Amino acid sequence: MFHKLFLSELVQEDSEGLIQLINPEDEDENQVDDIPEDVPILPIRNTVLFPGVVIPITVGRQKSIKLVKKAYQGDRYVGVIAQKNVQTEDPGVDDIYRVGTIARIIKMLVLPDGNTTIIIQGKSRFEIDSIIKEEPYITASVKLLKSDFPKGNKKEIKAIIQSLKDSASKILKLNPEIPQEAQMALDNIQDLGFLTHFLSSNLNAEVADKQRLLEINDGIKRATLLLEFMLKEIQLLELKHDIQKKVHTDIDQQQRDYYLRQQIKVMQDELGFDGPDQEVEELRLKGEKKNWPSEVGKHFNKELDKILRMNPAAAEYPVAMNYVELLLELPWNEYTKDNFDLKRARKILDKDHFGMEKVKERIIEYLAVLKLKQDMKGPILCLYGPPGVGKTSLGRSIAKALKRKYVRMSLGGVHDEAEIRGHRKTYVGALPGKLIQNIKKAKSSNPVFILDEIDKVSSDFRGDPASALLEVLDPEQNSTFADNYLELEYDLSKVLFIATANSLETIHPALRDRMEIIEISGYTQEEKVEISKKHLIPKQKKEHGLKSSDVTFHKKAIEKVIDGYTRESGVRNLERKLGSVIRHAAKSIAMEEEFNKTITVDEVVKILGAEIFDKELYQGNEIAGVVTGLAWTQVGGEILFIESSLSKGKGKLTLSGQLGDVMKESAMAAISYLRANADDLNIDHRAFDQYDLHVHVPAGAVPKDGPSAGITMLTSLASIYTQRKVKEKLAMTGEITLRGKVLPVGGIKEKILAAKRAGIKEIILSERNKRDISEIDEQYIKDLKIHYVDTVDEVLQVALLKDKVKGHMKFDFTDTAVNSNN
Ligand SMILES: Nc1ncnc2c1ncn2[C@@H]1O[C@H](COP(=O)(O)OP(=O)(O)OP(=O)(O)O)[C@@H](O)[C@H]1O
Repeated sequence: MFHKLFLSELVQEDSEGLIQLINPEDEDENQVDDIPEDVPILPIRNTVLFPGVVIPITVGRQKSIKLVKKAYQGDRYVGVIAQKNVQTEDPGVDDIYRVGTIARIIKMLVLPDGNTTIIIQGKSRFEIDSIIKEEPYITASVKLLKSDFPKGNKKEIKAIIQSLKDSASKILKLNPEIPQEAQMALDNIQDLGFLTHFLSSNLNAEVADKQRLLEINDGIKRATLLLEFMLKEIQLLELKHDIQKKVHTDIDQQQRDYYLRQQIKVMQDELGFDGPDQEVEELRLKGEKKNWPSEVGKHFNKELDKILRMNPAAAEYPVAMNYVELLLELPWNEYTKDNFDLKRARKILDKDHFGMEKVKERIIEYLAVLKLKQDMKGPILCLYGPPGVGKTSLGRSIAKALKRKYVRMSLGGVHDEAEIRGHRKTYVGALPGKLIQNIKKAKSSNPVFILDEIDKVSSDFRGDPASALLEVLDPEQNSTFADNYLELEYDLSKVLFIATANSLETIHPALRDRMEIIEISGYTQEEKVEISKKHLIPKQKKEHGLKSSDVTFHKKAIEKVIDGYTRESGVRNLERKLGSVIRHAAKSIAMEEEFNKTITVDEVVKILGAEIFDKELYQGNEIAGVVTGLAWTQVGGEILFIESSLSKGKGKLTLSGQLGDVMKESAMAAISYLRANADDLNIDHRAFDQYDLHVHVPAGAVPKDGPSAGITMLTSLASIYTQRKVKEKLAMTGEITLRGKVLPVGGIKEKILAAKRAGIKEIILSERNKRDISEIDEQYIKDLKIHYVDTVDEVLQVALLKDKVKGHMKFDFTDTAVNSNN
């Protein structure tokens, strides 16, 4: 609003002094008497002329030039009407509105370039009555229109005037480019009619809207509509203003950031720091030296470009920096050269680990295949066995043998896929997955990578880490491993993965399929002594800064540590306990105390305190129904006792000691077998119905399950129903079928070792477990007598003695029989 007109007015005023605000009192639009009835009609394009208002118009159309020239020479009156469409070049009668304003040409200027400008002043609104002629220009007979503006000092009028002026002032303020004179002109206007026309003329509105204003006869209505238009304009201007302000403040912020960056730079220069630009360029140079795939290089440089555009104080800056640094630190196609000298490899394995001949052999075989095939697309090795038997350290030896880098990632308790695959960078504090982190640590693209405790991976709502691992271990897929953080594919196909596990059951079946399982079983006491002498004690001495001659162990002392202070298949606790003893010696040496250089049994007891474990000892065969079984647990073998007892009743069976379902089924199978063969065993049938049977397996707090207690259970029941003694120092393990067959069971080596520890002399095993025994070093089983059996009959023949136990129970069927028959 305003500015177009005012600007042109000012220009005119400055150069020509032509324009002045007409005193509206003199220009009452209703007081025009000398206006002729027939007037030439001058169509105008962009605006609407209102009575009282003075505007300059440039006349370009030949028709119009002719018209104004003629009029200027005559009474100077023209009927000015807006054309409906700005585009129309030669508007006819239908192209113009019907209502316009009679104007007087105040001045006509013909410029040197031929353009004609007229200054006109609106006089009175009119309506075309009829067209007299259309050529050479439209001439019409017109009817003047009266505006109904109430005169005087009425409150209502005052209020409207004030509202119009306030709104106009607001518009002026929001339009700082409008000259201040406009406000002054506004202040001078007192007449509502003129004010309405003046503001309508200057209103920043469509021609059609202005025309609407012009056509309203009722002055108050006209003013009200004008006010409405003005308020709309105010809203629009305020909105525009806000947006501009925001843009301005953003620019301010940018300037502040720039300033801040400059400050940081100056400070860094003073302190001798490199600015971010320089830092980025250095990273770029480092990047050029990387042997990475070209798309990684491109991605890297793009990220650096992004960083250059960032404000170092912004939160995303360190995130972006960390990311490019990861890209740089990751080894891309950086391989160590393999050493496939298998003899040397064997030597290293032998040097680091005592025993485990079979395992070492299989590892060497595995390496031999790798050597011949020259690629890693073989099955993944999985070392499986109880804790502390050297699975992890064997992995390390393999790396050493191959001259590869070694990294280890523990999967115990991993249940979030993101731990393996990483988080997307957009997360706050996102990191790459453990796999990529470890590769970074390895600094080579082909390390030996230990996946420790692969059996402890679980899955929950946060995704399935096992499936991510599947991808890692699949030679077909792992050349394009996708980490969420890295956003780039990484080639894991040259990595030698070795998994370790304590139990096979809990490994995801699909994962298990991909792996070649190598079992590492526990160690015998003799092996543990050797491992202690050759590895654990020298290692501990070294760690405590002792020379090998500073302290020596008596063999019996080592055995004492093994039997009295550890109960395990592996040697982890043993190593710890030996460490304690050696630490004690180290302390004495350091404090120059007297001490015994040879560690004896007494010394061990003195240093380690009272024995923690009693040997699980064989408990004799004086009670009917007590039989020694052999069990396998995750920490190795154990002996267990099955106890049965009978009491008068109705043939009820109770099982206690936290037995699993499979063990319960073994008990049922044993009873069924005994019932079927009662005659052969001289058992009175009534005993099954008139006595309640209770089977208990101590230690009650430890859950027990598995079918391997079958023959033990059966022997216990046979003993209680016959009251016969069980052979002394005998233990057994084997599954039974209802038809009396004995099936082989697992964990034989661990069980044999446990039996030996407990002082057992004879063992009953299924015939088909013979091959497991053949894998055990003969010297460890030479003093054990092993009975291999096929059927339950054979078990009982070996296990049950002819004699009854001392003070054996006498069955009494009379009362109960009578009772039960009632
Ligand atoms: N046969 C062995 N000869 C020499 N040292 C051994 C032998 N077995 C185990 N060790 C030593 O015992 C310690 C424990 O072994 P390690 O940590 O490898 O056990 P692990 O089987 O991986 O156990 P976990 O299943 O708990 O991870 C190591 O210091 C290792 O060197």
